[in-house]
Amino acid sequence: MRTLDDLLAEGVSGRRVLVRADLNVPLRHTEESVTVTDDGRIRAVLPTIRALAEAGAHVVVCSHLGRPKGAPDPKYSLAPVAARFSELLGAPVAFATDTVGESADAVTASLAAGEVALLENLRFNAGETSKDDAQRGEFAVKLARYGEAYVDDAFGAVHRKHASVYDVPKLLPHFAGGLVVRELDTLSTLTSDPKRPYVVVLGGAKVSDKLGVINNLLPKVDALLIGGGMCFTLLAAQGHGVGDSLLEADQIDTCKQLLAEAGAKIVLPTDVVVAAELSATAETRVVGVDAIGAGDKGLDIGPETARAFAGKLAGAATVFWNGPMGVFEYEPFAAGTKAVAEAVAGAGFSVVGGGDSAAAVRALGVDEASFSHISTGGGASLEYLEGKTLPGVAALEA
Ligand SMILES: Nc1ncnc2c1ncn2[C@@H]1O[C@H](COP(=O)(O)OP(=O)(O)O)[C@@H](O)[C@H]1O
Ligand SMILES: O=C(OP(=O)(O)O)[C@H](O)COP(=O)(O)O
Repeated sequence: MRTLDDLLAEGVSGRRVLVRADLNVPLRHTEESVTVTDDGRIRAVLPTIRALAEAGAHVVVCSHLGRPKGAPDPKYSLAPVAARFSELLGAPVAFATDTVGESADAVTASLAAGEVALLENLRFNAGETSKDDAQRGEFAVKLARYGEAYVDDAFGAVHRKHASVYDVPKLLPHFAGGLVVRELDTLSTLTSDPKRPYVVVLGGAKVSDKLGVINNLLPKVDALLIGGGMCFTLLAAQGHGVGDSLLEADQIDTCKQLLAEAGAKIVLPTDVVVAAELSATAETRVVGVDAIGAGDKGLDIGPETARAFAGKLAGAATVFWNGPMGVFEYEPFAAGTKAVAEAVAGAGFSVVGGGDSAAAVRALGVDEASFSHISTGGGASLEYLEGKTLPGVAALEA
């Protein structure tokens, strides 16, 4: 795989370089403004952007944000991200209000050497995520016009077979950015010969993405602790009522089979924090998992579960954690995530991965330095640990 260093050695002065970044950061929308609530992913890609700009490249950055449905949707605009990006870079970031249209053409054409532009959300275009190779390919051709070379530093998206990570590198000389190289180096230590006990903690909200991961991880780990929105489909498979909690009803049978095969390796919550609604002032109750009421939403693991998870983690030599244990963004549902974050940080070799998980560590005031590695990718790390070929990595290697 050729890297950013190889590209810099070739020389980029006066050349247009298209950089795929993962600027999918959490935002807070109020009536007056939209702000970035955690800028970790922007900071993570700055060294690559700076290196290219300082070497005299015309730097065109592209990224997705959230999951819009293949058409422009102002809620998912990267404009607020461009503003924060510019502050952190300490230089202007020219923002194109479309991804491959008139605005992008004009903004990229007027970039001087050493200047940086950001294109609007890739996922405003159906071609970006299409399963149809031709449709993706067509969009990739339009995007590739903005670079003479392509750098992928979007580690959080390398597990996606999307135009900007999978098809564009087929069209341009392609290089892995410093972040992608560092992430893969660190994660490889978890797959080669992890010190045992090796414990994985899973949570978060991308339930359908991550249920499939469990099966592949089970043979590799000593224990799998599951909280967050993830756990309710498994609890339902055990026969518990889960009220109004996140549930993938069509996955219940798969989960039954999984639980039967996993035995004691899968550890599920014994209690949860529930509320009738998700809000910062919600009235909460702690209930056993056999007592979740019909109108209850399970929004955090309970204190007994947090203690049990911390106990398992205290004895672990290697830990990988992805996905908050609850809706940590609201104070009444943050305690489980904080307890788990602190317990993970205490393990011998500890890796936390995922945009929201990394944001949770910072928001809850857990010392970042106490983790061995904080990865910018949750799903990407998990698929790597499963042993899957990541489309974005395969494209860089080709
Ligand atoms: N019980 C729950 N119900 C609904 N959402 C949850 C629950 N627990 C955690 N979440 C949400 O999961 C989100 C993060 O999920 P995910 O994107 O899978 O994690 P990551 O970005 O770290 O990979 C957070 O915004 C959090 O509020
Ligand atoms: O946030 C991301 O992944 P993560 O939540 O697994 O860390 C990446 O930006 C990928 O986003 P996607 O899962 O919508 O493709």
